[in-house]
Amino acid sequence: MEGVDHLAHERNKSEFDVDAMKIVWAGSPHAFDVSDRISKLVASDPGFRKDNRSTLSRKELFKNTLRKAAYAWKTIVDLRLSEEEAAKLRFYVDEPAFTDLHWGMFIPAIKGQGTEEQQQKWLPLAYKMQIIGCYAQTELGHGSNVQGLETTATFDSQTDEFIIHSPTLTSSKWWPGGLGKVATHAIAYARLIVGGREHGVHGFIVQLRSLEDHSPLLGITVGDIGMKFGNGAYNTMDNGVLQFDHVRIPRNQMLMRVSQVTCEGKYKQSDVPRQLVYGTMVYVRQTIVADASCALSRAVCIATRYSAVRRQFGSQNGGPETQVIDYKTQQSRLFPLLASAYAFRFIGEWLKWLYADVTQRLQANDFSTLPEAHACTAGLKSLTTTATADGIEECRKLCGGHGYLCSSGLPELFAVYVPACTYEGDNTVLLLQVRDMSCKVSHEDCFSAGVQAVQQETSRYNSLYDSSRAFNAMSLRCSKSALLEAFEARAARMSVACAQNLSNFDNPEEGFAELSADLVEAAVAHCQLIVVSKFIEKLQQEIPGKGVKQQLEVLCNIYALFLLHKHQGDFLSTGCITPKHAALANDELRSLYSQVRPNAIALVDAFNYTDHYLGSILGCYDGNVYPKLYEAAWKDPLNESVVPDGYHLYIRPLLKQEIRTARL
Ligand SMILES: CCCCCCCC/C=C\CCCCC/C=C/C(=O)SCCNC(=O)CCNC(=O)[C@H](O)C(C)(C)COP(=O)(O)OP(=O)(O)OC[C@H]1O[C@@H](n2cnc3c(N)ncnc32)[C@H](O)[C@@H]1OP(=O)(O)O
Ligand SMILES: Cc1cc2nc3c(=O)[nH]c(=O)nc-3n(C[C@H](O)[C@H](O)[C@H](O)COP(=O)(O)OP(=O)(O)OC[C@H]3O[C@@H](n4cnc5c(N)ncnc54)[C@H](O)[C@@H]3O)c2cc1C
Repeated sequence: MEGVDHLAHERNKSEFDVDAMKIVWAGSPHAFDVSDRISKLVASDPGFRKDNRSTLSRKELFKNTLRKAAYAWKTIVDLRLSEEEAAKLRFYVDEPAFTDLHWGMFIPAIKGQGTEEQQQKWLPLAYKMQIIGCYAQTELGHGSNVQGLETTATFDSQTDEFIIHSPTLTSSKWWPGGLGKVATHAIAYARLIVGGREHGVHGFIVQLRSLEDHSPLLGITVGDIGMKFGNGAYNTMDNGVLQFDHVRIPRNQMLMRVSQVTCEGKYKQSDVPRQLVYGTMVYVRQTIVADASCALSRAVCIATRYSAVRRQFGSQNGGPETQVIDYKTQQSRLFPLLASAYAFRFIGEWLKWLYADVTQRLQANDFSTLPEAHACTAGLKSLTTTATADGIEECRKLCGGHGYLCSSGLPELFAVYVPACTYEGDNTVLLLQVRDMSCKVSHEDCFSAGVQAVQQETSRYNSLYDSSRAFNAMSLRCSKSALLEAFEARAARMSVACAQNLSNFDNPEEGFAELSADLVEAAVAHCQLIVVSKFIEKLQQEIPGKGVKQQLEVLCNIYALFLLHKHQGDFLSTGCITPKHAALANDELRSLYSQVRPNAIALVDAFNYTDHYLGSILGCYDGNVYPKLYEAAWKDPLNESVVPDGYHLYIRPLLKQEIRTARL
């Protein structure tokens, strides 16, 4: 049956122009072209094989990652790929590696926090990979609390140097990717001490290893922190530990865009806000949101294709059994994830725009939108990574037993993805930063602006409450604005409740701590509101291609109504929907699932993923799942011999009741 498309009948059912949807997913015809070309290039090159990762030992795995990274770089140079194409190539190679931190954090940190002069010195070296950098912020004792970092950078005016030192065990840098075995340089974050005075945490460029023989420089102790969750998975990355023993670096290796230390030992603060020291995190959080749609769409693609292949029960008169995708329960678990993948794609696009806008303003010394960018990236990073990690696991379950096989691709995808809920800011800690979005809920707002803020929010809430009365069964079905109002009312109500409760505390900090779980829920409601509203905005644009807009309308409604259904307690207590409306929302969802059903395979085809990138037998394009599963099983190292190693030592003595005399 080789070459037969087992999903052809599904593809024939689709009611929209898949090629046009591919462009919408990619973002533009140009982005589609780059993505399509580079994904095929990677897929067709045996140098980028990845099907054996879960069977390799850590050392073999890591060496193979080094080989692939070097091979990827050679390909980039030989083919003279542009920056955009090179980034796509690394993406499709699909193996976490030191290069992610070099390109994703080290270079952006220098760009964002370095002076012109520093950029001119370090960036050309980094762009040519003549130095390899990592981002060394987190320590053994502190990750979330950046202000609690203990590493020190003490200025020595005699030698015009900083002395970087790890004063305690807990000050050891711990976790930075690429640090363990590869990076030659780090952006190390340390408390700046000048003339005996402390000035908070700043970034420093520190060389770690010799550029000649890769040995650690004097005063540097460095290594890998050990195996992480899952086989293969994130173990291709050398997350590292690092201690400094009075390591000296020249003064001009402090990143000095935000503040400077002069050779006389004067500390000077620029006009730019101090928070820019955290700017790299804002940048990476924004890319992580875009990445969430990639990871979720990948899992959804696998689960959707397999659900169309898999049949259980329901045979009539000896005919075929029911495709599991036709079960309403399967649809109610799978299609909201499909809709979420699209929703996250569009929110990722919007956040990219927001970040570009902030960057442009920063260059013109306009810092006004920085708090919003911080709150949005923090909140949306949290929302999308949590939903994606949960969604990947749900996709595994949607694939039944076979989903648990490594050859389904889902266990590894899950293991690689889950740390996204932790890195670049723990998701709960980040939700507590969501204060400056569409409404104010922080203790400062309540206390500095006093009851006025609460009153304003209350009247805003009341007006939403009133207008939402118009929300009826018909509007639920047809009107995006009614849906949006429901989300606004819910978010506003939760914020107002928090603000009112906060105002009952004499001590704001105490109130903030006591009510933090409610604040987190309000933050989630705000983030969901933003995702829904940006999806609706996307639909207001012109979207070419037969039936494409209609499909996106359906997905947008599913995303919003699914959340409304899931969180109906919040929505009901706003009073803007009644229990009857909640039930209608549920009926509407069922009808929307029926509309998605014939288009489901085409909607995942629109992601345009190669079989190489998907790395899943269950999700392969042609749906020829069973022969491939059968063939893959026999390739497992355990099947290299019919009788396993260890038979004579452990099985035979058991069977022969000789276990007491066996040498175990
Ligand atoms: C893997 C292969 C896949 C390839 C695909 C690529 C796509 C994915 C891309 C990259 C993946 C890379 C791999 C991951 C690598 C991981 C790296 C890391 O994890 S690096 C370490 C990250 N660490 C953190 O995120 C720490 C979290 N903590 C914090 O951010 C902060 O300390 C805090 C929680 C915000 C602290 O809050 P606190 O209020 O105590 O802080 P203060 O310092 O007092 O803040 C004062 C005011 O500043 C505001 N603030 C805080 N942060 C920012 C910011 N970033 N920007 C702007 N403003 C900020 C804060 O809100 C306070 O404001 P006010 O209340 O005073 O108004
Ligand atoms: C795979 C991976 C790669 C990483 N790569 C890097 C890297 O390249 N460079 C780097 O510098 N770091 C890196 N990190 C570190 C990462 O950024 C931190 O682990 C992350 O910021 C979380 O901090 P933490 O470990 O201190 O968690 P903790 O803050 O100790 O969190 C533990 C628990 O406490 C809770 N908690 C903490 N503070 C609060 C609070 N104020 N209110 C309520 N609850 C709270 C959290 O929600 C969580 O449940 C990486 C981590 C991982 C897992």
